[in-house]
Amino acid sequence: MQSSSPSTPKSQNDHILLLPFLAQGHLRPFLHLAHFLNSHTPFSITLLTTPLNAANLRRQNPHPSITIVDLPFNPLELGLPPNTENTERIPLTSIITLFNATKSLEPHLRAYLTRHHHQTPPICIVFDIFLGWADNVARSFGSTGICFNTGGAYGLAAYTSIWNYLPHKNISDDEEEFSLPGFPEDRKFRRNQFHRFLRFADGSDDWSKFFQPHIRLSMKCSGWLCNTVEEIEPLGFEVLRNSLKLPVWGIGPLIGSSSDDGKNDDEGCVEWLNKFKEDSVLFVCFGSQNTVNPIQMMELAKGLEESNVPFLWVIRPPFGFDINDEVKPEWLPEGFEARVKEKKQGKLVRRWAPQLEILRNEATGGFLSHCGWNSVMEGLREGVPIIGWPLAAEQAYNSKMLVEEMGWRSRWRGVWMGGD
Ligand SMILES: O=c1ccn([C@@H]2O[C@H](COP(=O)(O)OP(=O)(O)O[C@H]3O[C@H](CO)[C@@H](O)[C@H](O)[C@H]3O)[C@@H](O)[C@H]2O)c(=O)[nH]1
Repeated sequence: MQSSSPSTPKSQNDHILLLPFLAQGHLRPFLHLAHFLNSHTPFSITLLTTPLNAANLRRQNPHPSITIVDLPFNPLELGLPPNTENTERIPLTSIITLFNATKSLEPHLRAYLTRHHHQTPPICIVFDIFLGWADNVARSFGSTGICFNTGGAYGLAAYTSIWNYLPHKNISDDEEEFSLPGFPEDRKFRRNQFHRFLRFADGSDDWSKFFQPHIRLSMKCSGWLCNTVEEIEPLGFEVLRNSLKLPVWGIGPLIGSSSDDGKNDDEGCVEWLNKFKEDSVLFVCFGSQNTVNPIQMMELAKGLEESNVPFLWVIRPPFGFDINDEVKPEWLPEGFEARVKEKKQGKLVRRWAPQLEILRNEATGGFLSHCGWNSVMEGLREGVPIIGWPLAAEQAYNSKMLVEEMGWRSRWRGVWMGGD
């Protein structure tokens, strides 16, 4: 195991260990949490993750006092492509393999604790909701398990309620409205607002088999942290506290100060934006792992061009294609990229753009987003209006919360457009 910090821990019993899930949208908030705890508590902070993720986090970690430790992880043995330690470069169809592969971290975490904390346990182990087994590990070493949820409180409350109770199982019509256990009766949900994995989940599928036990294990820990602010989603906190019967703290928003992930602005987005007037450009980005389907991609391109609105689009291969492929011209209207470039209307960025810098730029006037929670908070912080196009996970509930709870209480008629 490799450790990045040269500093000696203050003592063995004033440690907090952090254990993120293997996705950009989780690793980054965990790193922000590490920085937060490092500057607001007297404890030594150690973040444990797989070698490639650890190396990536070390590049982003400006605090030498935060220790980043490698936990062994062998993608090939776990049925994953070589060098796959993160959801970012993996086809959505194989993501369940990665979820299941994270269970292989348990013996390595135990070995780490045996080696470094056999006499005095860490004060607590803060683990990701998708790594529920870590609570048992914490208990067996005399430590305390705390679950850190990298999403919002409302989205998480809906997500956990749906996975725990599968309330849509006996609903025959996608349009039929129903309420969720734990939510007030007047908050209605529909099955066509659910991500595909959830819509077909019945307790016996691979996704249910992963999520149900992990969520239940996480619910047995000593407290939950949410990367959000209580004032913006009081209902989410109320539902969570009532159902968990645990302390739930909003400790966000934990957002980076720049797109500090080691990938810089190679494609000159900021320079391009600087040529436009205030609030004139639409930024289109669907986070680190989601993508629309080929028909949606084609229609989105047509719509963007016909709108005549300047746009900056972070583009990836559509759902069903190799995520590592180049974007193919046939996925877009003929001559699209050259034409919008010539007209000085649009810019396509391959895979990754410095989102925070873009949202902060005066020219950015709107954000077409999948409503991943980090994107929601970044958009809110920079005051950029969001057009929600949820694609997976709890994103539909995040957008529902923005419209129905935070915004005017209009009736949410969004349907699941289903990128995957
Ligand atoms: O080109 C890009 C794409 C993304 N980002 C950053 O990457 C993060 C993406 O996070 P998020 O918006 O939350 O999206 P996902 O990566 O899809 O996040 C996963 O994790 C989130 C937190 O748990 C969940 O809310 C989402 O549903 C889940 O898909 C944000 O900080 C973005 O600023 C960039 O800087 N440039």
